Amino acid sequence: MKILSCTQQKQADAYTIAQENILSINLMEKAASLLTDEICRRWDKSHRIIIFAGSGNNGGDAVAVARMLFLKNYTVEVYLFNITGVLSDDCMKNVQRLQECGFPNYHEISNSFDPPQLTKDDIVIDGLFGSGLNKPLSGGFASVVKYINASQATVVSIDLPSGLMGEDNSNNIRQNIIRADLTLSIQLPKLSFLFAENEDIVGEWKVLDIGISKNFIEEASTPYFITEANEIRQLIKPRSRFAHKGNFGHGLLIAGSYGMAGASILAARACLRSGIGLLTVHTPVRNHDIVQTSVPEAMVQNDVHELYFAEPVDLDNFQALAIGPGIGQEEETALATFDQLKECFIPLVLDADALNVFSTHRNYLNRIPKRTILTPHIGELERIIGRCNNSFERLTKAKELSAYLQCYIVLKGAHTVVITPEGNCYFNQTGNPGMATGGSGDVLTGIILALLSQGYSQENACRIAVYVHGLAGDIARNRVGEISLTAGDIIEALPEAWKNITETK
Ligand SMILES: NC(=O)C1=CN([C@@H]2O[C@H](COP(=O)(O)OP(=O)(O)OC[C@H]3O[C@@H](n4cnc5c(N)ncnc54)[C@H](O)[C@@H]3O)[C@@H](O)[C@H]2O)[C@@H](O)CC1
Ligand SMILES: Nc1ncnc2c1ncn2[C@@H]1O[C@H](COP(=O)(O)OP(=O)(O)O)[C@@H](O)[C@H]1O
Ligand SMILES: [K+]
Repeated sequence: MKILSCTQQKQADAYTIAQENILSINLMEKAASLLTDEICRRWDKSHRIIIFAGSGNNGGDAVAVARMLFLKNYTVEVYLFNITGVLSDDCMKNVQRLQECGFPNYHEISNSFDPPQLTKDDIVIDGLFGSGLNKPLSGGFASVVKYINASQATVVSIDLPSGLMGEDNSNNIRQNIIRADLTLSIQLPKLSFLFAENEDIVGEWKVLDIGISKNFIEEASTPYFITEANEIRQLIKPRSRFAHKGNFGHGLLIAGSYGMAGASILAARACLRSGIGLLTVHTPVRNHDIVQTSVPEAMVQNDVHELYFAEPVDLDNFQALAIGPGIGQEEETALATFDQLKECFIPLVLDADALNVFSTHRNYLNRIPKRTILTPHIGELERIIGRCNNSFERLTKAKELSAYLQCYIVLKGAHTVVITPEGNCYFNQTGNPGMATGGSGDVLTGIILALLSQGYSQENACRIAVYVHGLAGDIARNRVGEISLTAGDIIEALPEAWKNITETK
């Protein structure tokens, strides 16, 4: 699914109206009818509905919802803020329609606003500003926002919480943005919904398909996408009936150090559960027995060092390489990692400490082979690129790094994003907070290694792995709950996740 900018959303509305022979007022009516259905499904008539509308089309949507709810016998009050004395055409038409049906509780505010008492049972519909917001809210609007936010009422925002920009909120004023419990987004989600710091502002969000031109959306160019199950399903290659293990590649995992054998075991197990033909784990001498016993399906190759990775490996017999889980931060390990990069002509994943080494050796960044996959969490990324003030800035800088290195970056988090060297960003929707536990990232590295070994392109390996990793996390949550979930549970759920995504739906 694409994510378009607010400007593109406006163009999409205009294109739909012009090309698909639909009047703008009817498009608004469709939006309002879906919004009303959603509200009625969640709240019955015992709740008072207080609607705050602005002078633009977001306000128009809100006023149309007021009429629809009123005609369904809900108790509705409307406060329309018409400070400039100018309403958009469709907003004005909806005010007329509201009055024509004998609506009693309409208040138009041009200067002073006497706010109603809001209680915890009230439902506030926020239709002050939508995609037309052009600067942070201030003055009277900021006061209205603060008053709504201070109330106990449940807040439903139309399209996006008033005051929130669709993409970049770096210069926004957080106190002056509505904090919604539910955001009903028109046609497509907004980029800012996917950022952790906006969780309390956006609340739960849902997209309503009002019938904006599919042609326009298909043609529109955007770097931002949300990956959907059917896309992943189509990327997975079927296995030939005559397949043998040689068809699915031999991967090498350089992982573990003394005291962190677990990371190598988790990554290896996940890798073996994700279709690899053969797996070799390269690990220090002291970890040999534990890896051998814990993952009997894998071959174990000893490093020269007793305790950590200290010497690069000959890669002639491998189709893909992952370095990092649990390798630790010894200087010798860092040097072995850099040497390994020089010799690496096969698809490569760098994770965890194999990324941390670059924070202290930035001049070695240029040694990373093109098309390598880097899998940092926020902390690991910022050790390389420096502290960022917000998610948009972090995403922008990660895109720059990806383009500069010509590498793939899998920036891990609640909505893990796969960033390609061409600048595309694929956000993930699977996964849950139960996965915020040590070792979950090692599992992801193992899955990516398995896919690279099987010949998947870097981009597809990242997108499939991230999706399936989250899906397995969701299955594990159903089994054990978020609190008890461990990285091992994600691995145990991988078979069901792979079955789910490969079975034809
Ligand atoms: N026909 C259409 O175009 C459709 C529009 N829709 C709705 O229309 C919304 C977009 O409508 P508009 O483009 O009218 O934009 P908005 O309703 O978001 O607001 C636009 C008005 O607010 C003013 N404004 C912007 N920032 C401000 C600020 N910081 N302080 C004070 N005033 C400010 C603008 O000058 C303009 O007058 C969408 O979010 C969606 O809810 C939907 O009904 C779908 C159909
Ligand atoms: N709230 C969340 N929702 C979805 N996925 C999450 C959440 N928290 C963590 N994850 C996933 O769990 C993994 C954690 O990886 P990482 O931070 O590298 O852990 P570790 O280093 O302990 O293995 C990432 O893939 C991340 O996307
Ligand atoms: K709004």
